[in-house]
Parts: sequence; structure tokens; C-alpha cells
Amino acid sequence: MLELKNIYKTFNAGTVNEKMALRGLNLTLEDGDFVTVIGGNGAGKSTMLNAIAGVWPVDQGQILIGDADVTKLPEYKRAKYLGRVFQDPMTGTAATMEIQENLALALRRGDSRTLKAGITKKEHAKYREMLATLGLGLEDRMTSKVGLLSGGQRQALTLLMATLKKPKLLLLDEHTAALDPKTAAKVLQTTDMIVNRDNLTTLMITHNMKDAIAHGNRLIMMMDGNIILDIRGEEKKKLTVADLLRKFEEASGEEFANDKAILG
Ligand SMILES: Nc1ncnc2c1ncn2[C@@H]1O[C@H](COP(=O)(O)OP(=O)(O)OP(=O)(O)O)[C@@H](O)[C@H]1O
Repeated sequence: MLELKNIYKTFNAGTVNEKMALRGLNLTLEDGDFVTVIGGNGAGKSTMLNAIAGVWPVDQGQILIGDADVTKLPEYKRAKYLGRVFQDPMTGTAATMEIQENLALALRRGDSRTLKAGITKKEHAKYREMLATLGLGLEDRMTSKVGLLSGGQRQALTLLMATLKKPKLLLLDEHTAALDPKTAAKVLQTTDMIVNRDNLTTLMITHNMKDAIAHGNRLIMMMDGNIILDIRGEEKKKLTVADLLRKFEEASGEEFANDKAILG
């Protein structure tokens, strides 16, 4: 489904700020893999997601999404394959527009119809149904401006919008990190529900080790622009935080002072 082959990316090459953020990264995702991604600050997690999304070209290597070689495609041309949710609840939705207008925009992405065409009765019913799956009561607030929603409600809506067109790959970049623990748990529950229902291939960056263990079928740990641990199947199901810390020590050859070494 996704193949990253020998990816290199250096920022500010040839300057004092030179940073080799990805160093020969290899990763293959199977259809329906839900992979949690952990690693310390600067490990290259967001850079990996940016490389996939095509925020800038990589220096070396190849990126395949399904059968398509997207290595040289600009970001806007890759967008049709991808759904992406960021940490900041403000980024994924338009605050001054209604909930239903946001949904209409997301659904009409890549379509020639504009919002001027209006929202039909049929579409309205469909949006209601989709919003109800979030369990937040948003289906009764469809004409509310998105700016009035709480961070958690907004992130749940963003998630819904990012997955409406069933992307080949869903990229979640610490999408619950800005939320309080209870709200974060709820949004993660929604994430599980959507990913499982639509069998979406997913990469989810998190700084929370427990969440990384509890969600998905596979866990990878990054360090210095590479993947140093890749745990799946039964091993992933049985994994504990203590296991993970021990494996990190073995793989990295580093003693850890505390979780921060791994989680940033
Ligand atoms: N656009 C950029 N320009 C310059 N340096 C960058 C850029 N993006 C990332 N970097 C650098 O590349 C390295 C990897 O950054 P990245 O954001 O991928 O880390 P991360 O694992 O996501 O960390 P964090 O957990 O702190 O978000 C860091 O040293 C970072 O400063």
C-alpha cells in the first residue's frame, strides 16, 4: 500500500544549520495496517509524513502509494490519495463556515461543483448520518459555525472530513496532543472506529506510549531519521510500556533517563 524506499532528506544543506532528518528510511505498509509512530524530538516522525505528503521533494529514494510512484508528484497531486490531520484543531476546518458547509467542501474536493450549488436535502441527510457516528451531537448543530466548537469536537470533525473520501492513506500527526486527556481518549476512540470501519491504512504519530501500544496493529519507533523498532502481530498485542523501554535500549544502545528520551 505504501512503500518508502531508501529515503533521504537533509534540511539547510551546506549551512551551519544542516540537518539530515531522514537517513535511508525504508517502510512498507500493508493494506489496512494501522501503525503508531513514536520517537523523541527531532527523530524524523513529522518529516516522514511530510515526505509522504510531498510537502517538499525528497533528496533520494522512492515513494509508492498503491501502484502509483508519487516521488516526483507535487503535494496537491498527492492529496487525492491522502487524508491528514494535524495537532492544531484550528488547521483542518474553516472556522467561519458552518459544520455542514465544511462537510460539503470536504466531499466536493476535486469536484467541479462549488458550494454555490447549495446543499441538497439528500446531502443534508447524509451529513446528519455521518456526524451522528461521532457521538458528539453535532448532527443537531449542522448550521453552527465551526469556530464555536470545542477543540475535541473540531478535531473529530476534521477526522471525519479527512476520511470522507476513504483515502488510501491516513496521516495523523499527533492529532490528539493539544486536547485534554479525556477528550483525547474520545477522539482516539473515534479514530479507531473510522479506521476499522473503512479499513484505512494509517500512520499515527503520538507522544503517548500507552496510546501507541493500545492502538493499531503495528508500532514503529524512530530515531535519527530511521526506524529502529517495528513491532507487529501478537508481539504488538502483548506489548507493555516496560517492554518498549527495554526494546528501545536494545535497539538504540542508549540508556534512557525516562520516557522523555523516547517520547520527547
Ligand atoms: N522544514 C524544515 N526546515 C529545517 N529543519 C527541519 C524542517 N523540518 C524538520 N526539520 C528538522 O529535522 C529534524 C526532524 O524533525 P521532525 O519534525 O521530523 O521530528 P519529529 O520526530 O516529528 O519531532 P517532534 O516530536 O519534536 O515533532 C529536526 O531536527 C528538525 O528541526
